[in-house]
Amino acid sequence: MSHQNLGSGSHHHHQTSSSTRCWRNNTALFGAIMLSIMRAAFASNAGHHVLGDASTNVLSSIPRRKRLTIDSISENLKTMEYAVRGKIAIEADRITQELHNQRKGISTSGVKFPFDHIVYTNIGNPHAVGQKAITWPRQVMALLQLPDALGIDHPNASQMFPEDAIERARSMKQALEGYGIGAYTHSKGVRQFRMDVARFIERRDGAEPGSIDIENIFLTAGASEAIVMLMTALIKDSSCGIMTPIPQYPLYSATLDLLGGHKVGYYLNEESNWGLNMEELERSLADAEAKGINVVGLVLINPGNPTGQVLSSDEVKDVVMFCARHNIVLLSDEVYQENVYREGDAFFSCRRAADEMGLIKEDAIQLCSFHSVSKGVHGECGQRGGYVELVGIDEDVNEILYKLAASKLCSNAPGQAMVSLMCNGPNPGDVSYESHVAEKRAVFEGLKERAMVMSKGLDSIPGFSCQPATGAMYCFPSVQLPHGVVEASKELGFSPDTLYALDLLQSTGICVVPASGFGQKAGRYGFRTTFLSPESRTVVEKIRDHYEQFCSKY
Ligand SMILES: Cc1ncc(COP(=O)(O)O)c(C=O)c1O
Repeated sequence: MSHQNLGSGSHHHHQTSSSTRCWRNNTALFGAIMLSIMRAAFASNAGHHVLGDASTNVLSSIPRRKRLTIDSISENLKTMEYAVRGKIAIEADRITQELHNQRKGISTSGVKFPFDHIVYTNIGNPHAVGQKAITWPRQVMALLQLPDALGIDHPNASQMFPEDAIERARSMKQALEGYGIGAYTHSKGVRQFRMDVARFIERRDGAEPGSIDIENIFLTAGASEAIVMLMTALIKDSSCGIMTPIPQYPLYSATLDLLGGHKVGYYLNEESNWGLNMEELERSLADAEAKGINVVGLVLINPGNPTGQVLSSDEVKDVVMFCARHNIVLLSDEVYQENVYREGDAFFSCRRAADEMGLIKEDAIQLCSFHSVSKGVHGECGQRGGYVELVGIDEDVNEILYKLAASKLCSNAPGQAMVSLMCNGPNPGDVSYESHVAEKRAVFEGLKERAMVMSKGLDSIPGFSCQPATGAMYCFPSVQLPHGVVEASKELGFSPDTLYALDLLQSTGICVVPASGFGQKAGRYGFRTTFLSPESRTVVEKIRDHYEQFCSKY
């Protein structure tokens, strides 16, 4: 309808006779069209409720096909697997809800479970299984969240908070450019917090103070965000692939699925406590290249997840040199760097290895190292704090990564603050120093003890074999499964260790992750469990008893 037709007054009246005729004709035509649309709609929507008002006409002409369906959704997203929150974890959540309903008396299922709660050992989430937050960082975080008048400037602040927490919060608030924690930050993260990271790495690796440029550090929402960022940049097209350990932390395989890159697996050697074998790295690379895959990156997870091993400095140097020689970007996942339990072992970073071999000075290595507040002794998974440090990455690539970070504005400021506090705790002489160190030590000792109890305990079960967990937060035993299980699982359409894990869950309430979710040699079966839960000792005994019953059932 033209603008003129909407007008009123003499111009409109002047046209009356011809336009009325035309309108009548149009009305008749319009009516006929609408009638036929309605008939058609009624026929195709037989059984649907048809409203009696005019809007029905429009509504009924709208197609009832969904644009977003399971068939139209991204194929990559659909095939992406993420075992840690897979079938078993979903069933565990369902049982938790059912137990809750039973306690409230609102369950009608009549199902009885031989346990009253689920022990979640499926995910490295320490606070979810009872670990308490370390006090001092939380005091500073609380002051960062509070308005100044109720926190750092409150007349009674020093009765509620230690002096060093107040001082630190004050300086962090200044670093947040005076806006505080509620404002967007620099897209790479708050400058002073990045400085805390830089000085932390220098101290850790014995690097020259001031040698790390904060422009090469990005603060991210957990290490996960940084990992996905780098992988997004690396996978240029579907010919690209990234070498990942088998078994591996499934974020890597999931992200490769999503980005449409190739998963180029290299096997860790279970017999030598999940050690690295350089021949295996060469084999994996050669096989991939023979298939026409453009291998652009290699993931190293040290200490290992799900395997819990800690690499020696020589092993780390070998991998770094391998990547330098083959011009491959090294993605070094070092989120468990504080979790090293065996006397004589020490965490040795890829950066340090590259530095000691002169590769950094020569600009002969491209390295991205990831760290997180989720693990170590803080275990602050929910704060979502992490970082990546880039070494030997071209400036124009850095700028593109900065653009990517900027497109998401910034990572969460509390997470950034937590990274700063992890990297720069209270100093010797500060009022909180002694208690802070003591709290961290207590958490560490607990982890260390449970690592031993659990890996030794699992290894002692006939039919099980478990390498010592010398690092990280996991045991990854192999479990011999009766032939009947293999047959039964085939019929059910899932892996034998999924069937085992499901039975374990339903019989004992213990939630583990089937080993197949991380990748393993054909014919090997097992699972991953964390040793975070204070119930770890009883967990082992329950697993032992259940395994006997499970085997006799099949
Ligand atoms: C090896 C490894 N890398 C990265 C992450 C991600 O940690 P976040 O994103 O919480 O920092 C995890 C979490 O479990 C992990 O095990």
